[in-house]
Amino acid sequence: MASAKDEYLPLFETKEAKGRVAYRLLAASMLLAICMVVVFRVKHVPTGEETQGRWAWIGLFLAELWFFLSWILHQAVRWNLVYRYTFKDRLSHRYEKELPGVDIFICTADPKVEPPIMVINTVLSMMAYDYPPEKLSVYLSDDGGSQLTFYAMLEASRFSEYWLPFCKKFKVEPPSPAAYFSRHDSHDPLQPQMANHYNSIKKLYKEMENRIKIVTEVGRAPEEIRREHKGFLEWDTVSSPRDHQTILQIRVSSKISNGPVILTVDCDMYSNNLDSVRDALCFFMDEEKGHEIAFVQHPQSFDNITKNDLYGSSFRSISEVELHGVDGNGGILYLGTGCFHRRDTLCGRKHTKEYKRDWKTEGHRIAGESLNELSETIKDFMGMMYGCPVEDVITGLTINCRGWKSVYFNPARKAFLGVAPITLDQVLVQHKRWSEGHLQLFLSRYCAFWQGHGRINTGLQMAASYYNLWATYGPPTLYYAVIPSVCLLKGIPLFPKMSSPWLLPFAYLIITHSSYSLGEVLWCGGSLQSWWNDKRIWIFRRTTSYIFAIVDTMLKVLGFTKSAFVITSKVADNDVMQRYKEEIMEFGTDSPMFSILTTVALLNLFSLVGGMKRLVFIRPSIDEFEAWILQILLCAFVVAINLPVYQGLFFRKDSGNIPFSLMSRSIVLALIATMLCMY
Ligand SMILES: O=c1ccn([C@@H]2O[C@H](COP(=O)(O)OP(=O)(O)O[C@H]3O[C@H](CO)[C@@H](O)[C@H](O)[C@H]3O)[C@@H](O)[C@H]2O)c(=O)[nH]1
Repeated sequence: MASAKDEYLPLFETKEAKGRVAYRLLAASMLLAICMVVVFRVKHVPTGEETQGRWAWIGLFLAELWFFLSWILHQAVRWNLVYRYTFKDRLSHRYEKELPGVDIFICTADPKVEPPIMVINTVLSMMAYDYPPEKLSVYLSDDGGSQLTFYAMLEASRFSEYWLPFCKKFKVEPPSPAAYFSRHDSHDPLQPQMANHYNSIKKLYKEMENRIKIVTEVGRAPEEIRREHKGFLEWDTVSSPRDHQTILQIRVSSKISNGPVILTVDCDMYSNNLDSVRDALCFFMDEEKGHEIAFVQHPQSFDNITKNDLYGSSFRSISEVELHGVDGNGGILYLGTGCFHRRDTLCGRKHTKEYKRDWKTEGHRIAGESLNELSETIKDFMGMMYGCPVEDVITGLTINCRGWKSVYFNPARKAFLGVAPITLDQVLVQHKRWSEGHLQLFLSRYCAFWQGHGRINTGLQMAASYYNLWATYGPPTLYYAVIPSVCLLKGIPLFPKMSSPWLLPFAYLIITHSSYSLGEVLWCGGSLQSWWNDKRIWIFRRTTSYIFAIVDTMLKVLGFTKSAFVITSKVADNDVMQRYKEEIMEFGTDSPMFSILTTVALLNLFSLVGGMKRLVFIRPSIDEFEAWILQILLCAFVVAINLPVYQGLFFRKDSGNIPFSLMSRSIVLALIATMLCMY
């Protein structure tokens, strides 16, 4: 029985980050510098004959205005960082006997890019949570309706009889067999009584892995297994993976649960922390604040990030800083995976002051709620809001707008680890999908400013919109990467002279922004190189993914296309994987996105050469020299960022280089642009 004192101890606590005053002072000083840049642009618009220069100037000013607007929205994700801590011992002490049922939904869609062996590792890891097994149900939703995945699940259910007791007995972490065996081999200091079990379980796992790989290669389960399990008969009537009846197969538990808590995870995100379910319950079951919390979102973390995070896939600043700032506004974005939900909220329930769940007595029912009320709620079923590439974000925002709070929980030991994209093309396509989905959300009635008006606080509206508008930062970035360089060739200066006091706000913004972001990356455990890689990939995403996201959104609005979900591949061939490990950028295909990258890179290279020629051969006056220096530095920065592109174009012989067709096309395009500027 809980003591009276216990009742008053919270199950979680929230702490505000230190250094907020320092950050706010820095932000205020940057705002001042931004205002000075705006004044400079307005006061110095080129007048007279030079109309080309005037338009370039105005364009640059508009681009800067858009950056400043995004900077203002951005403050909502850094202004008030909060960190969450749970007290699982208090939870066990008070609720061990009344812990609620938890349903875990894992989704998969295509066994070619999401191998069944990976999927079942995720399933097995989820089954191993430190939680009463009769209260934990794991469901796999396979949109691809693959019998190969079904076969792998049968294998997994057999293997689980050995794996789960092993995990429970030795508190195995991570509880994904593949991840566990790849991190520990028999040379590791294992607990003495574990050594025997370890070897036999590993052998069983390897045998199962082998069988699944063979079946995946052959494309069909062995006949004796098909005869043994009537479930396979379902596939006899399937016409295609995209068009099939619902196939429902119950496995270990033999009944369908209806747990009040739901965890949604992607099929590549294995559980890395045995305590995550209990952590989440500390939020939902806290007597004081729990009844207003709808979902608990974990960061998306990955176990295949390279040493210097070649493609910036760890989203270090977003996970370790920004999302804590979003949480400081009373809500968090639902990211689709690694998120625990209160089932009611996914079913469309609005939050009311009276809502209180009595976890101790009512199991799946709400205190004071009649059966009729319950069925009304169910009629209003909302579930996931499909039809947009970021259905998860829309769903989360809508839940927040129904009066619920949501929290971001980022424990030191990450709760889930997934597979980050392995090639540049995948990175850009994934980001296009996200930014396109966010833009569609912003343009729809679910927009945070529209839907959230009077329902969520302004900070949360700004934070959500900051991400929703990602795609719109593309055109100004492309403009900044191209026009100043082109103007360098044409002899049109666009920045203040070195000796002008107007240079100060520009220099201040560049220096503070860069040092702050570098400091943050280092503080979050990154390296100088990973900071540079991160800068590069953001520029690549902005100049390609975002531009395509805008174009596709426009085509969709005009009714020419429909959104398609391109699944991120979780596999790659050996060469590609080896290059990824060595942090060599992977091009390899002739994609339209790469056309933009290579043309911009070459144009800047030509402009830098042209600009240097101007300084060295034409011997300008000191006045002219001063006028060019910032523009040349900008051009040099773009060239430095693009070094892997030049390597891919001219110096690499491997199959991950830039294909000849793409190289020739971009050289021709960049040369034409250069000629047009010079003559
Ligand atoms: O028609 C589909 C397409 C995808 N998926 C699954 O959705 C998950 C995410 O797909 P993935 O290609 O891995 O996309 P990511 O970009 O890695 O996913 C992130 O972004 C998505 C929104 O764009 C969210 O839904 C995901 O939860 C989030 O992890 C995977 O488990 C897929 O199997 C389906 O179940 N059905």
